[in-house]
Amino acid sequence: MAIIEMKNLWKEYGDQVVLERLNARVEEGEFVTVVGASGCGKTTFLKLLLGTEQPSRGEMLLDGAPLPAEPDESRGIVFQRYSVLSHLTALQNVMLGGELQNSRWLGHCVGKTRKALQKEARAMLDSVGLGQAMDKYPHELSGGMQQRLALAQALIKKPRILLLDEPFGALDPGIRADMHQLVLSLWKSQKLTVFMITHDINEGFYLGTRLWVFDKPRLDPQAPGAYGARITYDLPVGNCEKNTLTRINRSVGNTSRAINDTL
Ligand SMILES: Nc1ncnc2c1ncn2[C@@H]1O[C@H](COP(=O)(O)OP(=O)(O)OP(=O)(O)O)[C@@H](O)[C@H]1O
Repeated sequence: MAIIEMKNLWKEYGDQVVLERLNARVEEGEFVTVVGASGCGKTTFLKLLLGTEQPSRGEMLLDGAPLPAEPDESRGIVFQRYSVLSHLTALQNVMLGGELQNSRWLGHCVGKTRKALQKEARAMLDSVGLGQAMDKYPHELSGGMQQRLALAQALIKKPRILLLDEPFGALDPGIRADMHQLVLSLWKSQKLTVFMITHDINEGFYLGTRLWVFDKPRLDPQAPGAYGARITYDLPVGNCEKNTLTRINRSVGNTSRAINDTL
């Protein structure tokens, strides 16, 4: 059974259709990278997967049942920035999810529960390469280290699905390459199913096992919100013809320009 399945999924905000007629099945363990014109609904799609937004029509299924209407520990998310809390140390940031889960009213744990949580958080920080920076605050960490911390925070609750919204967009190329290796190794070791948005189609091809292009096949300049984006390409990576990349770049570029012209 597919871990995620979309059946005729639509998302509208008032008169604006953002996503329309999405149909796809994703098996456990796939790494889906998502590219598309700016503003065409990629983050909205991740929010539907996370459960902070609900479909306007159609279904989003998790293990064949409607996806829970609120975020839970089955899905973890990392944004491009601001995923971590500035007033907590790296260790406290990673422990936070567990503390809130175990002690909803107090907001922090004590005794054995706290010790166990601390041990788990330390191991998670070690696994993302932050073993030496546990007591530092986010502003004392580099951009790459902050994203490592955000990954540790997202993974501490052992999600089956990891959602990444341009997590490396703000990083320098060298640091990005390190982060690619980290994400690939976490994906394999933790047997994750990953959905990752990127603006960089080469990154999408390099990291993913499957690449989705979100694009608007129909665009009315007089009514920019009339039509939504669809999955216009669904490519098993490593198995597509030579000119596909050029074609995707061209069509996404055209949509970007058209969306910007209508703003
Ligand atoms: N809560 C909301 N209420 C109303 N409109 C929204 C809301 N969230 C997103 N939108 C609109 O939905 C459209 C898609 O936004 P979204 O952030 O999903 O695009 P995106 O593809 O992720 O863009 P980018 O690549 O620039 O991050 C935009 O026109 C945006 O203004």
